Amino acid sequence: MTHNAIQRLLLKRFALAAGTYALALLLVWLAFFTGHYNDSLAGMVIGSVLTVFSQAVLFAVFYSGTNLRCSDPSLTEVQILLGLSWQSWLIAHLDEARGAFLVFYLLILLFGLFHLSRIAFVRCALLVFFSFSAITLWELYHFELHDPTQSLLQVCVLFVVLGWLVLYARYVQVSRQRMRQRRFALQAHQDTLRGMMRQLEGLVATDELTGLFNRRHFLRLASRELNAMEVGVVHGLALIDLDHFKRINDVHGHAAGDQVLQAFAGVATACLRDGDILARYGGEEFVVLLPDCDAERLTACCERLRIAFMDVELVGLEIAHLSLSAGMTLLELGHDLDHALHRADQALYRAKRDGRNRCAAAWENVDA
Ligand SMILES: Nc1nc2c(ncn2[C@@H]2O[C@H](COP(=O)(O)OP(=O)(O)OP(=O)(O)O)[C@@H](O)[C@H]2O)c(=O)[nH]1
Repeated sequence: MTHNAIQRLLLKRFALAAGTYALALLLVWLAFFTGHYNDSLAGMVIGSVLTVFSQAVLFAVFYSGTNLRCSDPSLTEVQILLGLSWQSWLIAHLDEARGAFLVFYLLILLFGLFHLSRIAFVRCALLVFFSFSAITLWELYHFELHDPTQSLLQVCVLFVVLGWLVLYARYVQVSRQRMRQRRFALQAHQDTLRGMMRQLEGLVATDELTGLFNRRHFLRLASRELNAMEVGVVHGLALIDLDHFKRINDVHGHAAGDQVLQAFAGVATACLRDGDILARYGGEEFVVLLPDCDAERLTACCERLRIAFMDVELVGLEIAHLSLSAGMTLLELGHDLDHALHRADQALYRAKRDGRNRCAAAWENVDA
């Protein structure tokens, strides 16, 4: 979750708590007008103003982001302790109607059920129990209790309900912990799967011997380039075939042939720019797509490659007269990839027919 999303969530939670305060204040005023709240009108007004003020301060803390500097940015314990203090203040001023208002203690504690640590929750529950018991004892001591047995019953009920809440909070915490662990495990599995998918995609797209893209992946990439082509942009396409490769295999062995293919891949990669697409088209044939290119640049690139391959150094191998032939063409917007490959193949055929070790072009149908 992003930083802003967390802050928005905390503000929403604060709004919920503030709404509960508003409702509670309404009920307190109702208790006051029905004669169950023992305080003067001035005391009521001051108490209400202070309650609203305490919420305004909390709002300012959340709104300014000051809460983010605290170890618990949700300020759950602070808010609960504040709520419990106001509630105890309210209880202390109520007559026998306080029994009905006891439920607010539980409402306040419910806010901490999911967010307070176990120790903090027990601390809050103890505060509730001791403050209510203290109020009851104080009134008992001053003979202000109208019905001491009813008050004793209230203390006992509160004790039992608080005990149950503490146990339930523990259960909730353990369940959340377990769910968090499961989520982490699931995330780890997803990461592993994503990594395996990436490896698999790499394997499916790569030629094992040379490490270049394979034909299928080249066709996919070239089609994508063609679809994304803009008006006036031209791409260069070349089919490259190593000359007399069968002879290399026959004379030096298949492993030597493999080494030559790998050497070509290395030389060609070094000759190309980032963004050029080189792939093994099959056997000893390679294909290269040069995006945003013209006839001159394509020819220069293929010639550079041809000359570099002639000088390639093979470790532990002495092969005389290494050479390649290339068939070149250009691709424009609206051109068909298959047709372009066919044109390049015809040009390659001409290069072979005319004596190999050369680059031939098929610019037909292209305005370049
Ligand atoms: N070592 C090795 N040889 C391969 C591989 N794939 C294809 N070949 C061989 O490449 C040779 C291609 O021979 P040809 O198609 O006759 O072509 P060439 O001998 O290069 O003759 P020209 O293309 O006309 O110059 C065949 O002998 C294939 O067995 C490979 O992965 N490794």
